[in-house]
Amino acid sequence: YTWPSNIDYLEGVMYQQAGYRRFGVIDGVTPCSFSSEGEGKQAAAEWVRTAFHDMITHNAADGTGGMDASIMFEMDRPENPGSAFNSTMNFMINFYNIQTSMADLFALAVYAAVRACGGPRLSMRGGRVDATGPGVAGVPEPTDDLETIVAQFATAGFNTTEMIQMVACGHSLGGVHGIDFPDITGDNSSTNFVHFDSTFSSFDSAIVTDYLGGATGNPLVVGPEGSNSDLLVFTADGNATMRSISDALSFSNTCQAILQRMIDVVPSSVTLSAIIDSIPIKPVAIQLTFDSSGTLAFTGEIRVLISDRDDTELTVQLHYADHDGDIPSNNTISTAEIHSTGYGYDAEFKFYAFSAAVPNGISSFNISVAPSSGGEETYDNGGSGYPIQDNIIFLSSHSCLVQETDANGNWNLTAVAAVRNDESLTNPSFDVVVKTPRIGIPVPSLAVESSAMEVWNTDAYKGFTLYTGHFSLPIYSWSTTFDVTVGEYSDSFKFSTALSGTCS
Ligand code: HEM
Repeated sequence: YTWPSNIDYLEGVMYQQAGYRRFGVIDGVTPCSFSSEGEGKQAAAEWVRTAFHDMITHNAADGTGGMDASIMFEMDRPENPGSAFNSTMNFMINFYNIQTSMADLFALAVYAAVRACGGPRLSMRGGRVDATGPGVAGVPEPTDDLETIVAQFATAGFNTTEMIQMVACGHSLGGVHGIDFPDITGDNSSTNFVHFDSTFSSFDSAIVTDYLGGATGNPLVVGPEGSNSDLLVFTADGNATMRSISDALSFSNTCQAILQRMIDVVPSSVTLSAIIDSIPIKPVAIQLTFDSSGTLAFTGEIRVLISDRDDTELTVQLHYADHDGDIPSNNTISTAEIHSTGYGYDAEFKFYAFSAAVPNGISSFNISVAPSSGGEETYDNGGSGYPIQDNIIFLSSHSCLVQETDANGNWNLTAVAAVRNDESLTNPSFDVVVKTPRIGIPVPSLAVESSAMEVWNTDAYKGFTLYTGHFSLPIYSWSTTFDVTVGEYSDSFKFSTALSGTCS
């Protein structure tokens, strides 16, 4: 891993669940039985089912389909009944942006849901690409015969044993809704929800042991003949696979492996990233700006993984090189610990804030971490330091999102950027990600719209010219991201939601 990376946001969403700088994905599935939509729904189960329905239409032979969020275009198909898919996407949309596809968020949803329910830890990779239209049909239905179901799994690249494993693992959570399957549950009321096993809010082997013990209430086993696909699947090899995963440990290990494979099924055109581990040292909220005396200032925080450290009393410093790559006489920037940690299931972090004048600019920095018990570690981002460009600087203090409708019925987004006075740095642009709603589809399309910025002020800050960019932003798109760019340099991934409502 080197910083910055296009998995930075996803890594944060995965590991920073609670506390300082929380993203809070797990709030949607905590506790495991929870649904924000009330009785008769279970978000953790819906998240797992959504990923399965998206994935299973993969064609391993021609490399199409898989985890590509094409389900968003396929919800009117008889094979995709229920509100689970919409609910999942409506929650995950909070984390959806130009760096993070809905398909990656589906994979993350399985990680979070299984974990929230006490199941095994899955690994996350990033890089899934969202489909732009529907894919082929082919999700198994409870009324299908075994031959059809086996063939659908085989097309997706899973043999009969793997099919049995995947179904048993998935149906450890949740159940069947009477409103969608009244013929199976025998009750079409909106709160009717018949669970697959006796511990629907725990990711465990009760789905297997209830079944092998002859005590199952699983409606896809004991339901009306002709709609009991779990019975057909589980008996496909005479219960051999079910018997092999009946103890807690083999169930957990098997599900870890098969669900990992499930979330990593992607079209052959997609290359997944390496496994996203929690990054030991990560710069966050990095921003150049000008201080009150008009001097260039470097601000931000260093996030330090403390889960695997014995000594977490740390002195964290930055050591930087100026704009030209020279080391200034005092090039050390000290930090102050923020007295609140951030954490998730698999990581805990401390954050160290800094703000320092860098009069001659900055091109890169290294980070030193000194535990109170002694020793000093140096982090140089794989050798060349953490890179920073100081040619174009977004100035949030002068930028704003005015929430008054303009002639187009839109809001006005204004960005101010300081561009270094240099003849090679001309014509900066304001690049806004515009979200466009699509009828009947819960996920908007994203498109970058670039417009020219104009000179606004030439003498506010020595050595820089201020440019301003205005964008008539559809209100639907009020929560978005944007960049300011000049030539090959960009100050990017700024959140509109962080802007003031008035311009100064
Ligand atoms: C033969 C293959 C399968 C069939 C025919 C099937 C069928 C069904 C049906 C009819 C429901 C009830 C949906 C509802 O009422 O909301 C359901 C729920 C569910 N399925 Fe499957 N399923 C299959 C395989 C899988 C697999 C492989 C997974 C995941 C690994 C999975 C995960 C789930 C989950 C978590 C639920 C509960 C959803 C909720 O409670 O909202 N299913 N399945």
